[in-house]
Amino acid sequence: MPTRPLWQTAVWTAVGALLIGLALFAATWASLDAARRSDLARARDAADNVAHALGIEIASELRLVENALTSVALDYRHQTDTRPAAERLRAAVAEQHALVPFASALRATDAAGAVVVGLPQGSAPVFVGDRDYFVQARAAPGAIVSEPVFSRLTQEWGIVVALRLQSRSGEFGGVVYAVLLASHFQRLFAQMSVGESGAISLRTDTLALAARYSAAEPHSTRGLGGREVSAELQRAFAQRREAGWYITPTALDQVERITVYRRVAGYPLTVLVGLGTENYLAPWASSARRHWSIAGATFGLVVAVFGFMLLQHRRQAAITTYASRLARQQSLILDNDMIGMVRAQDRRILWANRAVERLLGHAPAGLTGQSTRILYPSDAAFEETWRAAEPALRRDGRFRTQLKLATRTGGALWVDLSGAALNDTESIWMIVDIDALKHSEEQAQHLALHDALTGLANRRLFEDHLRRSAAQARRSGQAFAVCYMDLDGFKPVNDRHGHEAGDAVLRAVGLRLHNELRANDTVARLGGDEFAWILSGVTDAQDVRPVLQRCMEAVERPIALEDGTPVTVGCSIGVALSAVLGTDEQELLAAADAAMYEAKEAGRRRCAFAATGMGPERP
Ligand SMILES: Nc1nc2c(ncn2[C@@H]2O[C@H](COP(=O)(O)OP(=O)(O)OP(=O)(O)O)[C@@H](O)[C@H]2O)c(=O)[nH]1
Repeated sequence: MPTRPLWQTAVWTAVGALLIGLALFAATWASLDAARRSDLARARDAADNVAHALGIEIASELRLVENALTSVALDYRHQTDTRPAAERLRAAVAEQHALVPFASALRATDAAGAVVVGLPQGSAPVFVGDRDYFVQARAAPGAIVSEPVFSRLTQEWGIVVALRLQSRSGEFGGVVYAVLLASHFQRLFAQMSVGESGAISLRTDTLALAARYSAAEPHSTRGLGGREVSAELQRAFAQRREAGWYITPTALDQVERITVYRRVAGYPLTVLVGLGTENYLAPWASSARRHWSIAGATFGLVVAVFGFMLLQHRRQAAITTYASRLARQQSLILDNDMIGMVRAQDRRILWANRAVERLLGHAPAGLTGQSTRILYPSDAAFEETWRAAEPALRRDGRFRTQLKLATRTGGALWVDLSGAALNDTESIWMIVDIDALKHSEEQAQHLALHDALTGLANRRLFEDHLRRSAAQARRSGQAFAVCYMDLDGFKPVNDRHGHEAGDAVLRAVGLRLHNELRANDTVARLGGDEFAWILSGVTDAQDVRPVLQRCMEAVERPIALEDGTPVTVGCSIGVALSAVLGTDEQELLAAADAAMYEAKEAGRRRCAFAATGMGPERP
């Protein structure tokens, strides 16, 4: 299956993580926005309730004040008793002031503006004829509410409600007015619950600040009489004069508030109630922080999971690449033409490569399903190999040996066979052709132990066999004889016919001795024209004589040289019997050699038995 390139997976992973992140953040934002809206709506409702309640309260107070002023004015107009006018006015003002105790003062002036009633005892004369409210009240038929004024008497800010006094004939007689101090409204506002950063203010229609309370500065008089307002307030007032709301930092203290305003019904005053957004939205803000943290953590988790998946994919891709490279290498190795490979299960061939065909002649397809016995030259070799291989495979997981396998045509091939266990039943076998190596090894070994000229055993091999015969004789008591032979008249052949001819004679003698003796009698050429052999199972001269006779006759038969010229040589033989001399091989060989010289001395072409007391003889 073609795998997608890593960079593509990385891009898709990043896009996926980004989309999930966007969805997550959008959902969080939407949910928080809805929560914020609902919190704001609740804040607005709460502020509106306060504004509404205060509006009613202030309107009712103003109405009470207006009633009090009207009562004084009516009394002044109708003059219902006979008391002097000044006294009656004083009594009326005092009576009405008692009904509006929240007004700091209730006073009356004469037509010129001099306060004539309501001043504290002993106070200096007060003149208000220059005040706007006096001028307005004189001109207006009903009560008027003043802009904020700073009292010359009490040194405090407040508003004044004033009403014209006129006689029955309509003549202007002065003004009766009540002073409502800013501190009075401040106390009223302080009773409302607006939170730590809330504020309540009262403004006239010209936006002048008549009273203000803020929870942070409960007794502050800052801004009173001024018209410093936020742009938001101006915009809201311009759009909806009676009631409305807005959110903005308050001009006076720069605290952001949600402010709801309501006009006091029937009066040129507006109550503004502001709740600090920070304060009011605190639970929302902490919930928002929590939500954003959760969303951030979730997104982090998503990125981590995607990153992990990408890493896994990268690892997987690396493994796949490595595996396919390995598979390619493996198939190249398996498909080679040099090393035979066979996979087997329970000694049955599952698969073989092309090299097996080259080495052993079996087509790979023909081997599948066959017993591995087919590769061995015999049942014995098959079983013997398995007996050695099976425990080694189980123990070490591998096995190696050198042996001859059978070719399809019945031949044999030396191989280096190594097997490795794949599991309990399966194994893989490698077959390396070492046939040539083995043959050259055998050849080298043969050369080391045989005489190059005659092909007979050399002195080394002879002495080895002699040692074995002696050991066996010591073990089993089986007697043997060592025969030492030297050619007679060989030198003249060399001298007369040349060295080549001498070689031919030596080869012929070797062959004849080989033919006359039994296969296990070990004939050797010890050097020059000296030969020796071991006769096993012989005890005395009697046993040896017929053999010696045969050998002597064979050697003495004429030998035809290459050009057909016949040459003749003889031989002298010395014999040492183990039954006579014991089983020390060195002693036996030396004794046979010495006996051979005895025979030579005695005239050649005869044999001599060492240490027997018998003289050399012609057998
Ligand atoms: N052609 C040939 N001659 C060899 C070889 N090895 C030794 N000789 C020769 O064989 C001869 C052996 O000498 P002798 O043993 O005196 O020969 P002989 O004539 O049989 O004399 P006796 O042994 O005393 O009877 C020497 O001339 C050697 O040079 C060989 O491998 N090939």
